[in-house]
Amino acid sequence: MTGWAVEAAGVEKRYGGVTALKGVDLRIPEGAIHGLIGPNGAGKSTLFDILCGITKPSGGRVSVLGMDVAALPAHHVARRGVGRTFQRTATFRDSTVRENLLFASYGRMRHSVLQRMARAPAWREDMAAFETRADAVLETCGLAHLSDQPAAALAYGTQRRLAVAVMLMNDPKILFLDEPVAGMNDAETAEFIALVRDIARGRTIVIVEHDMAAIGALCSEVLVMVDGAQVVSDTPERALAHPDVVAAYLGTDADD
Ligand SMILES: Nc1ncnc2c1ncn2[C@@H]1O[C@H](COP(=O)(O)OP(=O)(O)OP(=O)(O)O)[C@@H](O)[C@H]1O
Repeated sequence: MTGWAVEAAGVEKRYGGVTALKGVDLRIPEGAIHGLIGPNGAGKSTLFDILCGITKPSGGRVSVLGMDVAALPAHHVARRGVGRTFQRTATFRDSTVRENLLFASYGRMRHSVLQRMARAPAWREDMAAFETRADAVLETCGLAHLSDQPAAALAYGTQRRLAVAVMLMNDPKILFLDEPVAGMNDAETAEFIALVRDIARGRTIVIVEHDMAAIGALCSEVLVMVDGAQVVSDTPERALAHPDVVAAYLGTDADD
């Protein structure tokens, strides 16, 4: 490894006549909590999707955890330590909190269908490992007391924590959080910030977020994007005071 969790250079993305990214450079050190901010339509989600291997760039180079993510199918990238949450929570609403975590593990099963049907030792070992991991993740995410609740019954902020918990089941080395505190009340936001700090140990975290207080509380550095291009990369405090950033946000609603 190079010491960089993300190394991206000259990343471009075109959708027909729309140029969503115009040659973005980004380097994120391993273990950092890094922010990605900018007004609506700046290209943040597009860059996020490219870093996770979900969207392929039209140009440039992208290395995440040493992988050329542009050349790999998204599920390979996910299996090799890259986790992603989405703006909308994507959990199984009728299943319990614990079931949601166990479903997330099934991609890591080592046993075969036949072994499962026979309740073979390989099946029992996998299930025991998933249950142990689920207990630890539920504890970390403050969800242990809710493990038998259906996901649909959880408060909004708790559902967002469940989305993180689902991702942690696969022990990702880098997490991409897309507007994680959007729609949360102050108490939920404070809890979520504490959770991110907690799970950041031994991981790299990248956050797209419009809530600048959350960005300031969490991130060592932010990349500010405007209209598909990077404007500045610096500490949150210095970046938000930068005249080009102030100008870019003027007339836009930064809290939406
Ligand atoms: N699949 C697509 N097809 C066509 N245009 C797209 C597509 N995805 C994004 N775009 C365009 O690319 C530009 C960047 O969009 P993107 O969603 O990446 O911005 P963003 O910074 O994440 O915005 P927001 O803060 O509103 O989520 C926008 O002009 C958008 O309309």
